[in-house]
Amino acid sequence: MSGWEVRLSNSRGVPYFYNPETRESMWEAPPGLSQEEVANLPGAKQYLPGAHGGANGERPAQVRASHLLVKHRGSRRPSSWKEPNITRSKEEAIAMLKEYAGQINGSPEKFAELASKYSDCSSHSHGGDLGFFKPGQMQKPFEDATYALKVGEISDVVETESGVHLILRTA
Ligand SMILES: O=C(O)CN(Cc1ccccc1)C(=O)c1nc(-c2ccccc2)[nH]c1C(=O)O
Repeated sequence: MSGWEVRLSNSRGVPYFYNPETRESMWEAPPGLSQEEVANLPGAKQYLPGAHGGANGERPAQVRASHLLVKHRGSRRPSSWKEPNITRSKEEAIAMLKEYAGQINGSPEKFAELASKYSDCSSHSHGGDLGFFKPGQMQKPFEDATYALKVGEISDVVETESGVHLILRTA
């Protein structure tokens, strides 16, 4: 038994590896563990990419996600902590998101880092983490896109009245 387990970072809403015996923690899987050993660590099925909510495909009662929001002049509230008056076009906002997606390259830690810097949502201060939400709590396109993701997956560009988003499902 390696002593390692998978936990979810509360401040960033992304998984990390922790060993209570040695008190070591790391963002990536500890070296020396096979893929199968990682997949069988305590917490892995709940928090690592590829996990999915519930059995036989029903919509789990709640999910957790982080997002990177880029607003544009058509956003319902074209203002944010970063920019009091947002005038960019939707096309420009989408191009920015695609650039960020390339830099993130599937890494939950990189996602949190870029969301902190560039997201126009107040959740930027938590690495984009929105916490848990249930059906009916978020704008429908956002909810549907999140439920369509497996845990650990990042969406394509998702459009809502708030702007355009990248979404990382974390639970
Ligand atoms: O759409 C609006 O009229 C204003 N909003 C809604 C809002 C404003 C503050 C906090 C949370 C939501 C936003 O524009 C907004 N939407 C979001 C949002 C959208 C989808 C999922 C999660 C957050 N964040 C923000 C924000 O400023 O921080």
